[in-house]
Amino acid sequence: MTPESKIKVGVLGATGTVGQRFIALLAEHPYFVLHALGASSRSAGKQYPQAVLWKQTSPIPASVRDMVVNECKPEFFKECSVVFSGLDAEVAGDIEAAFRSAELVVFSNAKNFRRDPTVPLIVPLVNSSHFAMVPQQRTLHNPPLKCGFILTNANCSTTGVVVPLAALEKAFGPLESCIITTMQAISGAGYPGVPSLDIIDNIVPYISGEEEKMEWETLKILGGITENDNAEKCFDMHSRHPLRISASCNRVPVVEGHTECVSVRFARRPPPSPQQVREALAAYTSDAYALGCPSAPRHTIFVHEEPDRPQPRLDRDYQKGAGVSVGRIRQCKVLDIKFTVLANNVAIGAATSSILNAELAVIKGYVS
Ligand SMILES: NC(=O)C1=CN([C@@H]2O[C@H](COP(=O)(O)OP(=O)(O)OC[C@H]3O[C@@H](n4cnc5c(N)ncnc54)[C@H](OP(=O)(O)O)[C@@H]3O)[C@@H](O)[C@H]2O)C=CC1
Ligand SMILES: N[C@@H](CC(=O)OP(=O)(O)O)C(=O)O
Repeated sequence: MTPESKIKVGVLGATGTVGQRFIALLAEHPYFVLHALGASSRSAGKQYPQAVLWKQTSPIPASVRDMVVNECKPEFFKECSVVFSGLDAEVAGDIEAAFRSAELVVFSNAKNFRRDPTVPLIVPLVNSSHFAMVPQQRTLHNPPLKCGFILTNANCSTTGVVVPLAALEKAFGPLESCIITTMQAISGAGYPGVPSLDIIDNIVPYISGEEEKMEWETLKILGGITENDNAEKCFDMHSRHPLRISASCNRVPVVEGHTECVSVRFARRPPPSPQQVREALAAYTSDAYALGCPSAPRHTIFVHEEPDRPQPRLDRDYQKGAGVSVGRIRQCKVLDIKFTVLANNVAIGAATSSILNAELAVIKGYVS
């Protein structure tokens, strides 16, 4: 695209942890140009550098230094076709719905619409086929929409685990059960997040709502969607996935990168060997990469051979955090196979997923 033909986009929640990532990633993007920023009334009216506590390793991009933060109202984003939302879930629901009604396309990180049967929940390295639900969402909206829709990405821990699960199902058929234990970074709780006195020298074995989200979202993502020619009567296009899944979530003193220990049982007997699993994971390619999304990682899953990897500090920035790392693939004496996953919670677990979804939307013709 030429600079003039790039799609004008806005960021909602532009001052937050995820919002800052959006700004860093969108500062130089081949399809999109940053045009408007939104946050709470505490930030509105201020120039971006005065409104934000910038916590990225790169400086605030020159293109946003003079931009003034607006309230998150569609009237301030009239010239944009797309908004990326890193809004606090307390407010994301009403604000994102208002932007959709105003015919904008909303790519959201917040949990509010993930369970809505008409809203695609897409991990771009896994289920880009769920874009097929967009026309139905537009039709069922009152009044029907021509351009607007909401599309969410998943919870950051869900995102990390569904990538290898999808690769295993593609190679070896359905999974029967899955047990996951997470070790989640502090940045997952936003800024300032977990108090330092709670997390230094400690592990907190509870993250509110996280286990339920992982268990529910995984099934929506891995379940297929069915063709639906009667949207008025049957508006849930999702098929139920039979996987039994149990998650235990923990907060650990790591700044960035969620680590997850995963055990799986396959429906197929005998199950694949650890070596077959290694080869299948390394060979897995996402639609996002195959279709040419500029932000897609070359290696959807990087398979580590070393016995002590992946590790968050060493592996979270590989491929700019856009892929997933898997290691320690071995036999499980209770289920079939166990392994360790690392996903960068603020990159592929959040902003990078939304941007990849937007790139897919452009390539598939849902945004212009
Ligand atoms: N951090 C992570 O790893 C992940 C986060 N998410 C989700 O992404 C979203 C953002 O998370 P995160 O960046 O961590 O959160 P932060 O708390 O860091 O940022 C929240 C943002 O929302 C804005 N905001 C708060 N209240 C309002 C309001 N009333 N009106 C408009 N804007 C408001 C804030 O603006 P202001 O500065 O003006 O207060 C800020 O820009 C959440 O829904 C979260 O659950 C999803 C996956 C991973
Ligand atoms: N709950 C995640 C981050 C998050 O905000 O998740 P969600 O978008 O599902 O609310 C964490 O604490 O690491």
